[in-house]
Amino acid sequence: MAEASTSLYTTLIPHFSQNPSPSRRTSALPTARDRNSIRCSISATSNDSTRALVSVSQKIPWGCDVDSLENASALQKWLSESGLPPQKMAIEKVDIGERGLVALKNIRKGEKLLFIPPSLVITADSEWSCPEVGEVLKRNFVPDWPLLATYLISEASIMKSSRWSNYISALPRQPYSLLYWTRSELDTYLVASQIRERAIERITDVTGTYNDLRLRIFSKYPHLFPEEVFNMETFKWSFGILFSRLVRLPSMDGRVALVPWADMLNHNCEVETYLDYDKSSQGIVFTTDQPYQPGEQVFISYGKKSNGELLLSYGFVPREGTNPNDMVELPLSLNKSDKCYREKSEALRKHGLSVSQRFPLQITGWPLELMAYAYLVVSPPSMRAQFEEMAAVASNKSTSKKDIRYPEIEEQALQFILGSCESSISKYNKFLQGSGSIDIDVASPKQVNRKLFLKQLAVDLCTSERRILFRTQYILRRRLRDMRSGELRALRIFDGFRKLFQ
Ligand SMILES: C[S@@+](CC[C@H](N)C(=O)[O-])C[C@H]1O[C@@H](n2cnc3c(N)ncnc32)[C@H](O)[C@@H]1O
Repeated sequence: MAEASTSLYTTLIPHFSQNPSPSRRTSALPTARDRNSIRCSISATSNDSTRALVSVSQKIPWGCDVDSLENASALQKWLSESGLPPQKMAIEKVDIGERGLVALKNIRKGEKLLFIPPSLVITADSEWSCPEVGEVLKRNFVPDWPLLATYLISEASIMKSSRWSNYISALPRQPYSLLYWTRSELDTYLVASQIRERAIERITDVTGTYNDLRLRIFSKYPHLFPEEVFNMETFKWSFGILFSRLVRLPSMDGRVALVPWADMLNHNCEVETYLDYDKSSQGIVFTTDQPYQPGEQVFISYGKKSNGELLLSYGFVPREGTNPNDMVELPLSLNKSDKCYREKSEALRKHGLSVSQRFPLQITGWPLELMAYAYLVVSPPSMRAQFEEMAAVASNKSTSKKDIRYPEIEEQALQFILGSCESSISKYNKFLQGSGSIDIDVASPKQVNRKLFLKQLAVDLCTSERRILFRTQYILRRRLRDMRSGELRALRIFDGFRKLFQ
């Protein structure tokens, strides 16, 4: 799933481009099936439709429970019959990730696995069972993400008539995704984390994308896009599937794809290998970076993502301290009462920054950009000649030196970062201390379980993010103490010399 969610930020856009995507080829992948027998258009009142209707309030009628193996053997059988070579792994229930791929034989480090042929992969070029539906979207230059989301719904809704029915039946009916969190759940559970804002943005993007499609395309072709099938509920499902399973294949010009079977692999933060197209074997592969014994779960990497990003796209939080790419964002702002507020904000604007910025903190430290921003915030009017340089370094677009130092204001800059860090910590403390008393007062036991599950995810996320803030606080305090004791020592030495010459 490497870089799967990176593709979101670049391709999921609520307002579609008027130009055709340059990377999209027009030819469709060859398939053996004859599609003429499938009825594609239905009227909303049709009784004998081949489509599975799903009203907005209904549950998705396709897919399976997230931990179910019920359709896994049918998927395996269909894939083998369709050209998937014999595998050294099988789908099983696992401790991490509910279902996953488990080694059947000894697997060596450096071994290539999978070899999934392109004919078994879903891309923006895949053939539609209802060609008219695909043609309308392509005529309107719908980008890859919304196109694939519509494709999935279109194929899922015709059930057994779709070439992908065995694959779709094995997909989770409700993927773990922040798209399913209500606004009040986000506000309650993610109140301390910056991921809350990212989740709201993402939900807004998905809702905007669906509304845009509905307004511009679906409403004009109601016989092809009946609302009973193409609605917000089904789009939430399909986008949830894309966020958690779509991969970007570097060796296929970065094209995005759903890769049945490979998408049963779970993520491990300590593994670095990822899925890609292998030109020599002409299939999707990955190369193991550790050996596996029979019965062990095999993992790949979904990319160098923080715990928050993993929760956002994949709906899980790794165990505390196991993710070397974990990160938390620290918000910093210019002080409104600063005498140089206008000049500083102008310098920031010039370099593409705003008066409030967020900077990533990791357990190993913070970026030079953050320090430059802090210098700018605390610098006095006498340093106005340096505002430009500070803003340039803070923006990461500076071509000149990056590691700027202003010893005269270093202590204030560190103290400013520490203040912001401590105010973030207190937000996390408040949430974590109060999380025991969050009201889980709901009628059905299923709802209670859901709320407890969301709360646990939020507690895990906030604990890991606070851990990074604690570490930053420790380093800042130690530096400040060293600086102050260094200054004190220098003062004493200076005092000693003064007395000597008196
Ligand atoms: C590409 S799918 C992997 C297959 C999935 N386990 C399944 O049964 O369909 C990604 C989903 O697997 C689960 N997952 C993957 N890695 C995980 C991990 N390290 N811990 C917990 N869940 C994980 C999450 O639910 C995620 O949304």
